Amino acid sequence: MYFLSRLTVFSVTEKPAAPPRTGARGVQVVNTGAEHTFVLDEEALEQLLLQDDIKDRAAVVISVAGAFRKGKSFLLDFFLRYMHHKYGAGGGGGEWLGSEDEPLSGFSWRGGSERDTTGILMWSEIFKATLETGEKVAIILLDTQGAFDSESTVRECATVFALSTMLSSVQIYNLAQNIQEDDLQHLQLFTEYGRLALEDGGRTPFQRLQFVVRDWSFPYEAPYGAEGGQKILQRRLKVSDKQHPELQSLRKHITSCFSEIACFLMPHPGLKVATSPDFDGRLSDIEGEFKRALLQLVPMLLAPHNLVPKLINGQPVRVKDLLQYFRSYMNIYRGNDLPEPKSMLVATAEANNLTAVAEARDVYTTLMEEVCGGARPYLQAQLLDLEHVRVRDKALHAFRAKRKMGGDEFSKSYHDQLIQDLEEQFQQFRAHNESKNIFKAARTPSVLFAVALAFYVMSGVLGLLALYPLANLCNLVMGLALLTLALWAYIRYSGEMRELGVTIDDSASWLWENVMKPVYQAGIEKGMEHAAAAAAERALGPSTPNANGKYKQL
Ligand SMILES: Nc1nc2c(ncn2[C@@H]2O[C@H](COP(=O)(O)OP(=O)(O)OP(=O)(O)O)[C@@H](O)[C@H]2O)c(=O)[nH]1
Ligand SMILES: [Mg+2]
Repeated sequence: MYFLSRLTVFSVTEKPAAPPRTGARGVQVVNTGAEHTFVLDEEALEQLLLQDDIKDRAAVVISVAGAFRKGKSFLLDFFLRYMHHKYGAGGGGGEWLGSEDEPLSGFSWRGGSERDTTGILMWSEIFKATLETGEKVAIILLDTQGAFDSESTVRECATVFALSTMLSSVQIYNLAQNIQEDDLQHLQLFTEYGRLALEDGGRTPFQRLQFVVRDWSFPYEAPYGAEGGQKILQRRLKVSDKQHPELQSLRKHITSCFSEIACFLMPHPGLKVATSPDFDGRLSDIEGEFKRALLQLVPMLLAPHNLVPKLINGQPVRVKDLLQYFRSYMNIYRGNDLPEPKSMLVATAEANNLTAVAEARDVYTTLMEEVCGGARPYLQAQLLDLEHVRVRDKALHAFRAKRKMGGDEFSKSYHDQLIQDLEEQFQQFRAHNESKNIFKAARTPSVLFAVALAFYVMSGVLGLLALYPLANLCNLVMGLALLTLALWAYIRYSGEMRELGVTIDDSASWLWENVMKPVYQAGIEKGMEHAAAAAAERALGPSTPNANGKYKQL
């Protein structure tokens, strides 16, 4: 598909800048790429937008978007008929809808249940028009890939819809039969995806939104056309205090995104259009009611006094500027900055799992606070480890017990993440617990004091032996140790020079671990040996000398 569209584009770039009407076609400007991505065909776009006669005109961009297989391309081809008639060589007199037996051509459309249009297509003829104000504009038509076909991800559907909404001045939201709540929900999701990319500029981000409801079957409730459409739209977008806040916020969101919203109710075009495999679009096969509706709808959007020039940040956009906007917007959607739009189930399952993770984390924190929180005294390290395992199991049980959408497989990654989080939290509890061990806290001053004391004694002994240089050296070390002790106390008290404090602590720990502890342990072992020997002696009853110097049995 991608290669095919590349070929199409190649043949277009071969053509002269202003293609004659006969060779006009829908040019694939956004292609579907590998792994559900979209690729901009800049070369094709340049060929279309940089034509000398239109590049400096203000752009009017009309796009049709909505679910797949709902007659979007078909409708656009009637737009083309109008455009050729009104803005083409003919000059606009007489009947624009065409003759009864002329097959409908233009953007590719067809019957059947499988999707047809992919990516975004731009009509190769860009029509010139003059507004009532005298401003000269160029009209660009965009056809878009239908949403919700079985090959596209939610992200793809959202991207196409958002891109076409961002780039158009009139976005036509093509719906079948009615405006349903899920249609509004999708509109909200897709426009939010667009608004996110635009980085809120404080203005209404998009211009005109035109709902077109196809196959409207209740003309007795609301008549076909714009008036009936307005009636239905008002009902659907009405915000009232009685509504659930969720429904209210959806409606507020949609109305805040567009500067103008309208709706048009189209009648059913007849069974031939909907079901005949041989239908080629000729008017004779289409119901009169549908044709009458077209005669109202199309000029309502495309007549010179109804054209809406494209504005971005309140500024008119020239045709050549659109090229840069296409590039920038495509880049935003290609990057990883935007969150991934999800299907409703995935988003809900994610929210469920995240809530369960948060609750489990709370269980862990609360129980561990009881064991070794701020006000609790120091707990022996091994006991703390055991408590951690017990509390962690409780927290994991709380996570598993919570009902979540998405199933076990979905929640596995959250489960794993939770275990990792709890381990990290445990490290913090452990460090906090260690800091409560006053013996560890007193290690540095004890070591420094012991060093000072040892060197004081040594200097005394060396002085007795008249080894004065060595004695002086010992005095010096003692002085240094005392100075360091004073410095350490100052650092602890004032909180200044903390790096130096850490170095002193580390050095004291090193001295303790490598010098003092081995000596101390050796001493303890000696003492233990001695005590054990004495105890053994007492147990086995060795004799102790009596007053006569003789040993007496105890
Ligand atoms: N019921 C009904 N069918 C229509 C209407 N308009 C067009 N069709 C038929 O719908 C079929 C699909 O038309 P397309 O224009 O290709 O539809 P599309 O929305 O562009 O489809 P994708 O490109 O696949 O997204 C054709 O067989 C048309 O004859 C309409 O208003 N009502
Ligand atoms: Mg189509």
